[in-house]
Amino acid sequence: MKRLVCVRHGESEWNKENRFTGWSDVDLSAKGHEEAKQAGRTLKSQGYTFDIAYTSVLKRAIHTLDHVLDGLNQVYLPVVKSWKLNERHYGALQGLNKADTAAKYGEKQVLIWRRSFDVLPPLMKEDDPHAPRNEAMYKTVPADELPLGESLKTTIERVVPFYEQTIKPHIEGGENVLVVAHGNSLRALLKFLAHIDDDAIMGVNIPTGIPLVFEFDDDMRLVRYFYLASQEELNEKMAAVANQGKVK
Ligand SMILES: O=C(O)[C@@H](CO)OP(=O)(O)O
Repeated sequence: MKRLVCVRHGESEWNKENRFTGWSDVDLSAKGHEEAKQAGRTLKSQGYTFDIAYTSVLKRAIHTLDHVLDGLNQVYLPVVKSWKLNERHYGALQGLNKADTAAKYGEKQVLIWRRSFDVLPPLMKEDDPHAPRNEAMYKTVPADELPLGESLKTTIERVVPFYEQTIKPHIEGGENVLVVAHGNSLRALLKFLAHIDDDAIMGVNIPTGIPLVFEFDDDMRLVRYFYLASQEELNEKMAAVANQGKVK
């Protein structure tokens, strides 16, 4: 059985404040640090070990991975960081409060922005100092590859090739791979791996800090996938993510 384990970072400061985050490089909240440590303890207690880890270049994911590796006593592991695993870029919505945005534009519009398959958010301006092309951390990436806003569809267009070309060969080779990423970059990967259609993916919300295990047969066909949490905890955490887009 070949295996991939994914973890969404723990709660971030902007998750806590209910703000669209995307590529804004905010850190974990105190609760997020705890969730990340708990993910490490869960994996350790269930006997998981890894050979290589992948994460984004955003600190909420990197710090989550640090906690998970610490919990596993595998801090020595090779870690690859790539912007291709970043959260979906939320364009000009980044920084806005989700409930206030729902009050202004309606919950339906916010749901479309958050969960539709191919609707782009309003784009960030090219000369915005926070546009990735103007930020030092992306200086080695050609500007035309860097987004000003992404839909789930365009997020899939960068996450899936990275998975296929860089991550999958390790799984095929029998290594245990850990990916720590984000709500929407993991939705992109889950949609691809589990063949979830464009409508059904709208209802999928990834909880923070819960390991998601994918098992494949020898031909890399997905056999099953499951979270390492009780159904009750999952329901509660998934509903909390879904409800972020409601008027408060
Ligand atoms: O704001 C974001 O970047 C994401 C993840 O936190 O939010 P959403 O669940 O609204 O896609």
